[in-house]
Amino acid sequence: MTTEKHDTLILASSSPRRRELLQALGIPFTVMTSDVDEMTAPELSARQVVEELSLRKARAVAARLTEGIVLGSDTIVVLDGQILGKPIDEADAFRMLSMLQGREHTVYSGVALVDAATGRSEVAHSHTAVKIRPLSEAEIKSYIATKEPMDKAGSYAIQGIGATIVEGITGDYFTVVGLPLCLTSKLLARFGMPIL
Ligand SMILES: Cc1cn([C@H]2C[C@H](O)[C@@H](COP(=O)(O)OP(=O)(O)OP(=O)(O)O)O2)c(=O)[nH]c1=O
Repeated sequence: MTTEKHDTLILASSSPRRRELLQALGIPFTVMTSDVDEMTAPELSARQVVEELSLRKARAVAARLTEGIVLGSDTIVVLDGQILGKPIDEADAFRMLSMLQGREHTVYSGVALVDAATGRSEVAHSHTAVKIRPLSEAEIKSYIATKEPMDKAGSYAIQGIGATIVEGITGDYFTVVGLPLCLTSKLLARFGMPIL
């Protein structure tokens, strides 16, 4: 019997955070980007939105390949049932941080794997509660001036200067940064790519 080589892993993401997090698992992968990003579907729950977007990102890249396991992911911030994605400008970042300050919200991250050769797919999500400390207008403006909030869901980065505004979390840290690693490793194992 011949032993086949593992499929190549392809990360369907332009996010430097996702690249760094996946690198931490120690498996080789290549990066390809897709155009899929936001979607407006008020009838979908937060869980459905991140799972659907993760799948769309993975499928868009898988469609350009004949083989390989493609990983797509998506992250959103949810407060009072309202989805906060990436800010469109500084005023939008100010609006989001004003809403989030002094309160707890939930971050949802989806992970999808698609086998480009067969079309087989699996998708899952995880969520983490995050408490942001009370912030003055001056503090919010000062944080936005660092530019860090501008490409992050909810307009903050827990892994950066944003760590100084996070009072605590309940759940998986990596779900907040943008790629739930425990969940990702479980899905990879199901596609014959165990990490351990
Ligand atoms: C809440 C939070 C989000 N984020 C980031 C993770 C994601 O990159 C981004 C959410 O946007 P996404 O649309 O999930 O991802 P992306 O557009 O950056 O990358 P791609 O679609 O190509 O995979 O917010 C942080 O880096 N830190 C945080 O604390």
